[in-house]
Amino acid sequence: MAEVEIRAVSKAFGETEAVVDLSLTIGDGEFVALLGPTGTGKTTTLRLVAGLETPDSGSIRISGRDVSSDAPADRDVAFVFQQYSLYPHLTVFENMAFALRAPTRRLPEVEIRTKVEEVARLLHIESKLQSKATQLSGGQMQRVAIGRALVRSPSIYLMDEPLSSLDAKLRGEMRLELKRIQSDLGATILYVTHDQTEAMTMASRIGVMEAGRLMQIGTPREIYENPVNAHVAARLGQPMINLLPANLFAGAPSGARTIGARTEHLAITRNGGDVSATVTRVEHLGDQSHLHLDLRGQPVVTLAEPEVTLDVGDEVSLRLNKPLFFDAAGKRVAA
Ligand SMILES: Nc1ncnc2c1ncn2[C@@H]1O[C@H](COP(=O)(O)OP(=O)(O)OP(=O)(O)O)[C@@H](O)[C@H]1O
Repeated sequence: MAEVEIRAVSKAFGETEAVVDLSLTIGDGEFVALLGPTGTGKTTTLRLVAGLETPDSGSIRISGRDVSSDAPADRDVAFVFQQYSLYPHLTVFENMAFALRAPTRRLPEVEIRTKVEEVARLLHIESKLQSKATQLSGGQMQRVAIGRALVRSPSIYLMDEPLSSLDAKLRGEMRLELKRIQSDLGATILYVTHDQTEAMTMASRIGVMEAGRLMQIGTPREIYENPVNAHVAARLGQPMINLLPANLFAGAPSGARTIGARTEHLAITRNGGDVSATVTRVEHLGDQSHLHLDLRGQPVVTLAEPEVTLDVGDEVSLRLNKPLFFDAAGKRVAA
């Protein structure tokens, strides 16, 4: 494993600036997730590190060595794609061993077998080694795809939404397993997702991207509690942060145009708050409920206790508790 450094890298496709002046260092053994909406340059960043794209400017270093002009095969990276591109006519064993059979490697067969079996155990697919790839379920196929990368012990694993084609239950299981494996192996991972739960639960640091730029990088907690702007604030948190005109409540600092209010920033009472709102919907989700409110024409969504007794049409009263503030450009304003 190794440190990977992306230095001031930019990449445009014609008029589209896919990645703009991006700098990011992924420490040895670190799990960094790039989070952002579609089309913000996450995949392009991975492809630049892998050598599948060439930067217009800037450089990429792996273990201190400038690899910017190296071919993908010479960079010692392993890529796991969203779609598990397995060889259907080969067995699971052969699919995983494939990466180790490159002519330049010349690994003895016994070593290949040991490595494949070890990784298969890690991924709980050891009983499937002799099955054809086509005989597997989606979850098993994705494990094989991840296994193919893991057998190689590269400097860095580049993973592009590897769990997005799995159903919710499998995704939850694989999230835990991937994190366990990463910790056990001390693997360095750069991981692309637009699933905030994946980023929050697996990453040591999250990089939030927007329109080709890295807006902020920090621990999940830093990004959640201390977002630099409204874009970043809206990336984490379920339900999404409520962005409300600052003049709806008294006491906003000067320069603030928008209040960012998450559930924990909103106290809801029957009366006695600062501003009244009307309940427009109560969504019962089992372990929790989403309370939808109309606050002088502004929609507000917040979490409520599952046993909430409020009904559509009820009047409630809101009070803010240390919310976030943003200026006209969406930049954070100190409270
Ligand atoms: N080969 C290409 N040719 C032209 N435009 C491209 C190419 N690859 C990416 N782009 C454009 O660059 C921008 C960034 O794309 P990229 O795939 O990196 O985004 P992303 O954040 O990974 O999105 P998603 O979450 O949908 O995968 C997009 O506007 C995309 O259309």
